[in-house]
Amino acid sequence: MGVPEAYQHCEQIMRKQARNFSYGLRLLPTPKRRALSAVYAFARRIDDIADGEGTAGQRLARLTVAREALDGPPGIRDGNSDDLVLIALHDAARRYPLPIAAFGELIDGCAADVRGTTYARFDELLSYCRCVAGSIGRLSLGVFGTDDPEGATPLADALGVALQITNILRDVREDRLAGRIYLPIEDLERFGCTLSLDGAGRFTDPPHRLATLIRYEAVRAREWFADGMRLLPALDTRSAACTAAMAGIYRCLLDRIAADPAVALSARLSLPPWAKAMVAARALAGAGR
Ligand SMILES: CC(C)=CCC/C(C)=C/CC/C(C)=C/COP(=O)(O)OP(=O)(O)O
Repeated sequence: MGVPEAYQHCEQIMRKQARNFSYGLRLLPTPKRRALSAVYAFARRIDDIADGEGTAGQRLARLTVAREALDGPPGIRDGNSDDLVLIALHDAARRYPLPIAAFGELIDGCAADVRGTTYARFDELLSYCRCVAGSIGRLSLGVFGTDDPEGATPLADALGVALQITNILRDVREDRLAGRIYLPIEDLERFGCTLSLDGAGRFTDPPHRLATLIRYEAVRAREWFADGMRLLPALDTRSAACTAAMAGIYRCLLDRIAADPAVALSARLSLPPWAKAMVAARALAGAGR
């Protein structure tokens, strides 16, 4: 299989599965969009292994196999593979300075998920967010390009952290049903919450305590957004538009979660397609100025 087919395959994965991020990625010129679709497809594979079928041992073993592709050959480094995602990623890494080792951090974070790691304090959760989302921010920056890599890298990392905290707040119930708690244990204790569920899958904590907890973490997420959005001036127009659209959609989600934590805690919140398209259109218009 050739490189064009490999990219086509990755773009298909992105279109089908990146229901929030595809709005931003569509704003990129074709070569960058293709490269990021390869990054997305490999990251999706790692995440799907962690969340997928099998015992914890089997999933960890699959993550180890995925990690081997990073250092190959065969794998990303030589593209000598019949795996379309690795072929596309190899080509992307030839064209752009991708920090491939960041995928190793993503795998570390996903392995922590499989092990059911919990986080005693916020700084521990932060390390996890840097692994699973800061890594994607830094890989994205490799594709976008910047004149100031030293200044821009921590900002790309921060934006990834902002998105991940938002994702955690959106998915508190879903994760809890899967046996996972990401919010720092010290914060749960501080607000008198346990995140226990009753037989019908509803939280047993008093709603006002849960709401206070969620709003407290939402304030933190906003601070990370404010930091991460300082990345935009370091990017070219279309990369800035892409980043602003991806961040804008998640920032809207965060506002909805903070406005009504009870709704967010009872079902997965999402924005309708037209709202996401509006955010992307505004991002494109704003980036040109
Ligand atoms: C500089 C820059 C571009 C920074 C951002 C980096 C980035 C896109 C991080 C992804 C973090 C995240 C919440 C992934 C969830 O993906 P998902 O596909 O599971 O999302 P979904 O659950 O909302 O569909």
